[in-house]
Amino acid sequence: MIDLVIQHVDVLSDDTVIRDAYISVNGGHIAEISTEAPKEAAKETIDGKGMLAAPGLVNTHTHIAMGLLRNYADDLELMDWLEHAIWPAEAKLTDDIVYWGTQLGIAEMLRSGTTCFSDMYFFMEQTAKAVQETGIRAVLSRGLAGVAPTADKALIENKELFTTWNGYDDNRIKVMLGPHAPYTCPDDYIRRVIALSEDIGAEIHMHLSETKGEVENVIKQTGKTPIAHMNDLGLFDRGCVAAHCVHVTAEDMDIMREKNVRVAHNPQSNLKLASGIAPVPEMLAKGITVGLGTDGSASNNNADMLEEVRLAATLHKARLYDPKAIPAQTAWNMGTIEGARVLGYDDLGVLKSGQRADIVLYNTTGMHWMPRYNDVASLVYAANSSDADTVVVAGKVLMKHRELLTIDEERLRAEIAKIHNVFAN
Ligand SMILES: N[C@@H](CCSC[C@H]1O[C@@H](n2cnc3c(=O)[nH]cnc32)[C@H](O)[C@@H]1O)C(=O)O
Ligand SMILES: [Zn+2]
Repeated sequence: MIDLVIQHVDVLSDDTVIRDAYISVNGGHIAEISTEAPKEAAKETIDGKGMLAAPGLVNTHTHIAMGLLRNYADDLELMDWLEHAIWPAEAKLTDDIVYWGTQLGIAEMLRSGTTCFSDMYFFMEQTAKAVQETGIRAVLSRGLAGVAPTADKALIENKELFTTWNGYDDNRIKVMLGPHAPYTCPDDYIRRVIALSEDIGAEIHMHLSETKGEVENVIKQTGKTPIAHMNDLGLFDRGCVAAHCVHVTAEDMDIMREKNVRVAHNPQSNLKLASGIAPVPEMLAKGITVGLGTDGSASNNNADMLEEVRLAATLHKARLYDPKAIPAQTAWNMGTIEGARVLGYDDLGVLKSGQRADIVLYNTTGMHWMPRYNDVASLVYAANSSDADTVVVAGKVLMKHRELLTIDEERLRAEIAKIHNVFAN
């Protein structure tokens, strides 16, 4: 018996569409994609008529529980926003609040076609629990701020998170170390993070070169850019995901290419916090791996990856006065297969046999899907994320015809209403 068959579905595989096909899923992986019906019977069958099957979107950088602070403090630049609005509010967080905040973010992501996310936050045991229960895929890192009173404890928590969760359920959950940023992590603390990463074999996820101010301060203190300075400390030797990289020089990019620093590009957050526009076409030209992220929903203000894909495709065109700067297929790949590479999954992000079965069925019956000249262009320039009708992660159906199967939405709404009162007062 095959675990799951999706029948009569159009399948986006690389840049070609296979019409009226069958996707067979076994053991969390795609067994076969064929225009012939599988001979074996299936435990579960989904009818994909009128749908386009595409790889799930990969959110390479977020603080997912921050959906709780959506529309809480807006129209501020990064340091003002963090120091005067977000950090004081985060002081009120508890295990329970972060658990429900994570559920909220996961519900939002599944409903908008995201099947995998990379998170940096605290109370991460709660995040892991919500990921375990809901069935989404995630790479988790405990945010580590060396200047915070929690600095020592946070390192221990990140290590324990790694020991408990890294590799869980055939790598549905992975763990990295999360040094927060150069302005919250003194060199000595970074050295301790690197020593731990070597000790346990964990990769690193860090905010780097996000704002002009950050870069200027690091240059003032060390005479080097944040990328050059972190490279000298040895941060990139074990594998590193760098969020933002808005203000990087040509020399920085050479280091990033040489050390395989993988980039999480968060266009919406960078625009909203007025941080700037990352030189993504330039990074791609150098051969740097770039994926997309939403960042937290307090700086976005949602977790909708299709918006990031669209912005990645359009923003750089206007900056460079070049419509070819990031073509639709490149933007789509950054949202899927390149994002998977950023997170260290080499069998994720494209629908092909042998790949992990993280699949989204988009309803293509809406007016904005007609006519069907080019489905990648439809997804990048025309689709709504609410066209995501059915979502499969690691071979399990998590949303069927817009109904979440692993999340109790009514309960979630009630819990979020309670939490709203904690922050509103
Ligand atoms: N300082 C915390 C842990 C930090 S978690 C990661 C942090 O990143 C913050 N954050 C969210 N978005 C951004 C961003 O764009 N740049 C830098 N930090 C951010 C977020 O508010 C959160 O405090 C402790 O007490 O242990
Ligand atoms: Zn961030």
